[in-house]
Amino acid sequence: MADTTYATNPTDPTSLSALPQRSAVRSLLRLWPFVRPVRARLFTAAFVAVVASCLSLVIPLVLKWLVDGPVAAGDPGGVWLGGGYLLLLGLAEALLFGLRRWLVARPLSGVEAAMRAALYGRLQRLPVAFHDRWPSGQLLSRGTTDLQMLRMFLTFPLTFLLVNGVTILVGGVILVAQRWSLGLVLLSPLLPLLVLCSVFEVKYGRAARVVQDQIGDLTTVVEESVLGIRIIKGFGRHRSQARAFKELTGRLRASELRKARLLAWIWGLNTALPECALGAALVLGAVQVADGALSAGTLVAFLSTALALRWPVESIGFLLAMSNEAATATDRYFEVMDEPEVSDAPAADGPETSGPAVRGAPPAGGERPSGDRARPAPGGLVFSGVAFRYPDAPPDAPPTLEDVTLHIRPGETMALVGATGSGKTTLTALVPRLYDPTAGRITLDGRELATIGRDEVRSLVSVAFEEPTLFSTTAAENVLMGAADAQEADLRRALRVAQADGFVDALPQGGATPVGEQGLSLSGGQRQRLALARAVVGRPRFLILDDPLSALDVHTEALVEAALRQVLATTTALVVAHRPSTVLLADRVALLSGGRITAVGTHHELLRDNAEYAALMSGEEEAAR
Ligand SMILES: Nc1ncnc2c1ncn2[C@@H]1O[C@H](COP(=O)(O)OP(=O)(O)OP(=O)(O)O)[C@@H](O)[C@H]1O
Repeated sequence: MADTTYATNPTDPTSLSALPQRSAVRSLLRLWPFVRPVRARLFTAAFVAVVASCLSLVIPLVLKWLVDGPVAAGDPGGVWLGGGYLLLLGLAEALLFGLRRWLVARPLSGVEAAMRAALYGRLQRLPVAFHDRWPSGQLLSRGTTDLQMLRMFLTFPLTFLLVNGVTILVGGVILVAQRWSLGLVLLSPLLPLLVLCSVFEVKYGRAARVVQDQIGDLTTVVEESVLGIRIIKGFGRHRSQARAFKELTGRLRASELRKARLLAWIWGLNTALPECALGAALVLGAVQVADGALSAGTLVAFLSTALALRWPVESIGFLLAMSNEAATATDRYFEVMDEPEVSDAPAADGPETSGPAVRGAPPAGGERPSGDRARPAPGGLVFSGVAFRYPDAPPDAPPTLEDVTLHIRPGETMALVGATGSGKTTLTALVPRLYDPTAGRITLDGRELATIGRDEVRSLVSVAFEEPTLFSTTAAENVLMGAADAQEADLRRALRVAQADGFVDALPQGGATPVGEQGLSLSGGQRQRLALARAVVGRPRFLILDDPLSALDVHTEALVEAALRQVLATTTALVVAHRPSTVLLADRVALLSGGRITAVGTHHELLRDNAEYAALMSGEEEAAR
């Protein structure tokens, strides 16, 4: 096995080159709908912070009064009074900054929670095709680190860019008013700094995007490694896996260092240039005091004001950096939020629908077999001229399904047989509308599938996939997920049908036993039986089973089959089957070959008349004999 290497997929929807570059301000303005409900608090907090910061500029004026007045006159009472004023000003500043924190802390964590809930809701509604395309780590990092960055931005940089701006402006006016020549010397670095900051913003924005995408890739790798730990250990791949992981973290580190270098560069300039100007003003001021052209108090006040402006100027670099990271996080968040979601409502005018049925997307076309609309569709499950192509399939690849026409009569069980990769799972995924056909139509008891809302479709159709996915909750809750209103009696019946009652009752807390992440504390066969129970718990009108017995031992398979026969007798079912024992559950068999249904008949008819079918079944047949 070759060493695993991780690289950002060039067709990855999140890759940087595929994305339009927006200005940071335009990106951040998109947060307004989430911030709007807390705007009053946010504006009040910003106002309080501006007042607090401006208070700090009053301190040098008190100092000037103190030096030129009581200190010069040798008045101890005046000095104590001045000290008292300074103390009060300092206290007021601290209290106001504290009040600001208190005002924003709760509402902003609410904004973060609302954005997270909106993202989660959107992820639930987005079509399966979206999840096929997007790596899970990229979604996870958007819901965690990106949202944390946004909360940080709303808490600090958003307010302090304003506060610092106002403070620099007011401080600048005070400086110029005190001594315009010294003021101009001190403010001279402002213009070059503004230019440097705008260059920095562009460069840092790009670097931040790379880092945040790499964090997404890293999250994907960590998630895969944790979920696939058995394979990694089983194949002794932990060393090569660790090497590949190290390579990825190395790349992330290099990108982080680039960010740090940019930050150091702007921080250095933001500190050095004002310090040089301050030094020049100090020398100039001292000369003027020596010449008697300037009072010592004015120079002290001037220098204290300049020192009070030091932090607002120095911090602009990292506030801009945080704002850029927040703008990137906003872009990444809205890349998901802007994806067209699946409409749960029935289509107004029937299908001819596109790949994943998406709100606002035009139909991708596809011919409906002529005359279909005029003729009332028969009962059961009917595929008429159905074609399907995965949205991310290469344009020159043939469609996965082409002109599939098949009628499963009401109450009938149809087995679907075909070589691996022939499109069986794809065909079954069309019935619960995980994807919509690119052409043709599907009807359920005469009703066109695309005209039935997704919620209703999912109450009519139940599915058990080949890969039995369970959730980290109890065994019973995993089964009850199959029907909204199922009772204890339904649960018992479903467990019995799936031959799962025995092992579930034997669990330490019976059905109330947690099954672990993805149900991994259970065996493959146990998971499959719970998934089967979940499919049948709601007594669905239509049942879709994708090779539901593949992980069972021969004895359990026979028991599950016997119970399934009873369920299948009351539903219309499509069962993907790889072996004769499963095929024999069905009334008839359809053979899927090259994306088309090439033969339909009973198992024995097809065995006799169809060489491909006979070949597919032969290995198992011999084993069974
Ligand atoms: N999400 C997807 N995006 C693009 N192509 C896909 C996707 N899922 C499946 N395919 C392709 O569609 C084809 C049919 O796959 P499908 O899973 O339906 O086959 P199958 O008959 O169920 O196979 P098996 O018997 O091995 O389970 C395969 O060529 C597969 O590579």
